[in-house]
Order: sequence, then structure tokens, then C-alpha cells
Amino acid sequence: MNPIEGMLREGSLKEKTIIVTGGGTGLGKSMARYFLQLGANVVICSRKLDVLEATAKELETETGGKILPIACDVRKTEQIEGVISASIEAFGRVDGLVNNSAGNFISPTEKLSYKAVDVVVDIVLRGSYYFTLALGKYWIDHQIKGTILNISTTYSWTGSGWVVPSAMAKAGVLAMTKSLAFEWAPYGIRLNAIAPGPFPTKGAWDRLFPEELAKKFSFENRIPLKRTGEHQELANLAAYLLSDFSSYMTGEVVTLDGGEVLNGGQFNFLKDVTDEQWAAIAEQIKNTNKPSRNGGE
Ligand SMILES: CCCCC/C=C/C(=O)SCCNC(=O)CCNC(=O)[C@H](O)C(C)(C)COP(=O)(O)OP(=O)(O)OC[C@H]1O[C@@H](n2cnc3c(N)ncnc32)[C@H](O)[C@@H]1OP(=O)(O)O
Ligand SMILES: NC(=O)C1=CN([C@@H]2O[C@H](COP(=O)(O)OP(=O)(O)OC[C@H]3O[C@@H](n4cnc5c(N)ncnc54)[C@H](OP(=O)(O)O)[C@@H]3O)[C@@H](O)[C@H]2O)C=CC1
Repeated sequence: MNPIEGMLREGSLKEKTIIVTGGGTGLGKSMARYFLQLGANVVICSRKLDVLEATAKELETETGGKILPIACDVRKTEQIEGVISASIEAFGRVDGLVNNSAGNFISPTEKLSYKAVDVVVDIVLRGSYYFTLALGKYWIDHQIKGTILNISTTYSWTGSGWVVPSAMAKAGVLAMTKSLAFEWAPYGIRLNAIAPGPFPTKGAWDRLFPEELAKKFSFENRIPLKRTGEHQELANLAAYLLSDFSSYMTGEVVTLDGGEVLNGGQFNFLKDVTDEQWAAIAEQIKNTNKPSRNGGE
């Protein structure tokens, strides 16, 4: 496969300031990089300031863009408000938000403590609605037509065992996306979501595919397009959804998973049938049709 290139033209996010939660690592970092390349000012925030500062330095050098790292636990409203004021102070206003921060790990649900459930739900759901609410109030007060992108998952609607707190929280984020897309449309505020399939990141792989499992889990068998996602593919879609090119799109969730979610199709088990078996099956089915065609039983 050829390397995936940036999709939007130069300057597509010029004069926009975008906050990316969890922007110091993984997919958040890749989105931040591309937004900077497209001319946006970017604010990255999460708990670990040292990680954010190292990312900011790296991306500033690489892109020549303006990036502000700020420590913020998305479960704390006063810290969220601090990020918004610091962003306005640095860049004049805020135009976009990516709710990307998350906590997740696999576990049999009955083995979880109450705190273990809370920690995931609070980062994902509470963090996303706190940030959304704080920015929404600011945008409505200042008549800014802001845009929110929520990073969801495909199990927001299929459900999934062994990641139940994450599934509950991501489903809530999806409900918020669609509900507020309608309610805030009169203000020109748009909300959309991306449901990614597997995109290799250290954060996700350490907690969801630890070595023991990774050996057994075959992405090639599971994903119809037979590969995991490239970060630039997700960054391209994210940039489009935050840009004015998508200004007629709101309340949408775009799946980007190589077809993984389609595994639930009822007859998909037929993928293992050989050509020989197909020939025999076709013959059998045709034979059962014959009597009825001749008017018999
Ligand atoms: C390929 C398909 C992908 C599917 C979709 C992917 C979704 C993703 O979200 S991937 C992103 C993953 N990235 C992260 O999770 C990054 C941030 N995560 C963390 O910092 C930790 O994993 C955290 C969520 C556990 C939070 O860390 P921290 O605040 O330090 O919390 P504690 O370590 O104090 O733990 C709190 C609570 O949770 C219990 N716990 C932690 N890990 C496990 C585990 N593996 N199994 C069971 N329980 C766990 C821990 O014991 C604590 O509970 P108590 O013991 O009752 O105090
Ligand atoms: N990678 C994948 O295959 C998939 C990922 N996703 C989603 O993509 C997004 C990014 O995940 P990914 O890049 O893989 O994983 P990462 O672990 O790299 O990203 C998660 C980020 O969340 C931040 N974070 C965690 N807790 C908090 C908190 N309390 N307050 C603020 N920030 C916090 C972390 O920073 P810090 O530790 O500094 O706080 C980290 O930067 C997530 O929403 C995830 O659910 C969805 C489907 C598939």
C-alpha cells in the first residue's frame, strides 16, 4: 500500500483554534500534527504535562505551527475552564474541540471494582460532556459556530463484552453527539463522531491487546480489508469533520474500521466456504428448486 497522504489542501484549518484532549499521545497526537500542518492553532491537554510538552516541542519543530500544551484532567470542570481561558488568551478564540481522551482496559466485568468502572466512565463520558458543555456555553454566548468531534468506537452501538465501562461511556458520548447536534444546530454548532476500528497505539495495545492476547488475535482474519488503520487516515477524516468543508454535516458518526464491524453479518461465516463447496451447494439448491418449477411438491 502507498503511504497515506494528507487529504485536505494547505490552509484548510487556517485561523481555527482546535483543542485536542489526550493530544500528547496516540491518535490525538496524530490529529494534532495534521491540524497544525493545515494551519490551525492547536491546544493539547491531558494529565501528564511532561508528555504534552515533549509532543508540543516535537510537533512545533516538525510543522512550524503554534501548539499550546496544558495539563488538564477532563474529570475536573475547573481545569477544563482553565484550558478554555488559556486557549482564548493565547489565540483569541476557540473554534473546535476533539473529545479524544479515554481510559480503557479489558477485564471480565464481574472482576471490576466500582472504582475501576468509575475511572473509565468518568474519563470518557463525564470528560466529554464537561468539555462539550463548557465550550458550548462559550460558543453560544459569543455567537461562535464551533465544531465538536467525538472519538467513539464501533461497540458504541454493537456493545462488547470485556470492555463494558468503555462501551457504556462511548454509547453515552454518541447519544450526546446526536442529541446536541439537533439542539445546538440553530447556533450553528456542529457535532460529529468517528468510530475507529483498530489503529495501533501504545495506549490501546498495552491495555487491550497485551502480549498474551496479541499472539492469538488475528487482525487479518477479523478485518475484511486485512489491515489495521493508518493514523493519517483517521487524521484526514478528523480534519475534514472540523473544517468548513463538512459544514452541512452534523450528528453523524463515521465508521473507519476496514469493515471490522460488519463481522456481525448473519451469513458472514460463509467466508470460509471453498469454491468446490460452493459448486456443490449451488447444485443442491438448484435441485430443491426443480420440483416447484415443474408444478410438483
Ligand atoms: C482495537 C479496538 C479498540 C477499541 C476501542 C479503544 C478504546 C480506547 O479507549 S483505547 C485508549 C486506551 N488508553 C488509555 O486507557 C489511556 C489512559 N488509561 C489509564 O490511565 C489507565 O488505564 C486507567 C484508565 C486505569 C486510569 O489510570 P489511573 O487513574 O491511574 O487509575 P488506577 O490505576 O488507580 O485504577 C483505577 C481503578 O481501576 C482498576 N484497574 C486498573 N486497571 C485494571 C485492570 N486491567 N483490570 C481490572 N481493574 C483495573 C484499579 O485496580 C483501580 O481500582 P481499585 O483497585 O478499586 O482502586
Ligand atoms: N487505538 C485504537 O485502536 C482506538 C482508539 N479509539 C479511541 O481513540 C482515542 C485515542 O486513543 P489512543 O490514541 O489509542 O490511546 P492513548 O492512550 O494514546 O490516548 C488516550 C489519551 O487520553 C488521555 N487521558 C487519559 N485520562 C485522562 C484524563 N483523566 N484527563 C485528560 N486526558 C486523559 C491520555 O493522556 P494522559 O495519560 O496524559 O492523561 C492519552 O493521551 C480514544 O478516545 C480511544 O477510545 C477508539 C477506537 C480504536
